[in-house]
Amino acid sequence: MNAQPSRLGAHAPLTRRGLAAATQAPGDAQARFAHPADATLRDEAAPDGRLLAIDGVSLEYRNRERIVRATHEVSFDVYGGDRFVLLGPSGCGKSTLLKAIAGFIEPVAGTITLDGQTVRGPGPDRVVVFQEFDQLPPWKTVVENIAFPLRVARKLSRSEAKARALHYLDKVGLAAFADAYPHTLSGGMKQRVAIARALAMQPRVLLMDEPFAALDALTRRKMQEELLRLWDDERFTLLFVTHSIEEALVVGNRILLLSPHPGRVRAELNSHAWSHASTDDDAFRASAARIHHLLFETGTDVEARA
Ligand SMILES: Nc1ncnc2c1ncn2[C@@H]1O[C@H](COP(=O)(O)OP(=O)(O)OP(=O)(O)O)[C@@H](O)[C@H]1O
Repeated sequence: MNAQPSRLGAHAPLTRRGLAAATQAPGDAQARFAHPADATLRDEAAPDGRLLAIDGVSLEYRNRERIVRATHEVSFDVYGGDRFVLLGPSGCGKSTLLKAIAGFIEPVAGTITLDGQTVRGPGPDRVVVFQEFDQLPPWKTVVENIAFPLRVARKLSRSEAKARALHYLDKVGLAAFADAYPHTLSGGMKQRVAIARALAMQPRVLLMDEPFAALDALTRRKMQEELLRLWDDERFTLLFVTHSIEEALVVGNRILLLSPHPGRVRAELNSHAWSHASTDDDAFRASAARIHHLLFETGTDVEARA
């Protein structure tokens, strides 16, 4: 059964969209609901502070036999500098939402706006990093992989594109591999190149669709740490899809929980207090358990116990 967004944490103020749910002790909740993005970054967004606005978005796949509704009337806002996570069970429409924001799929209802402009197709202001390791053309070297889209989409000269590519390659610790070909790199290195390529475009929003899901646990954790370090340096706006509760809590500052298929907004949480250092804490484990409960228990049950 799909329920209305959770009312967990009655002390918590309403967010602009839906209801926010606290994931920590009540006394801690008020501070956690202050919007984490800093004022400078919010100034870059639309006049009302929203960078990305998803408003009542329903998405469908249609063929001759049937229509599959992937999301139903999903709404949320992303602010400049957010690390916003879409979290939900397999098939709830996370990837489809990301594709719609990237401009690859058009909503059957609702609107997606970036900087106040309706998204009508793909653009260099939104770059996607996918889970697959084969997203880098194999016939280009690492530096060419990063520089090429800069020349095409950002109209940089050959030397400007190369300089920017090398800068971002250095940021992901792969300066020494500039002239390597993708097939000579490990999975984690390929994902670093994909991240460097995306950041070099300096998009308004970096979209990541389970980018670390195919990596082993140690590499995945290292990549999460590196992504957070990069975010500390660059303060880009991130929209990150995962079905891992722990990854959502560590990577995100805000998390949108989606109900099972078709995805509806289940709850919105603040999560900026967590890091890898807190994953063994009782409070972290309690938050993870609470999210698990929200994702997998029925709505009535959750409401009753909240
Ligand atoms: N190309 C497609 N054609 C038809 N249905 C599709 C297509 N892609 C996805 N779907 C359906 O849309 C729904 C949402 O899929 P989506 O991949 O967005 O979910 P997800 O939450 O990202 O899942 P996962 O975590 O397993 O990747 C699912 O029911 C899926 O079967």
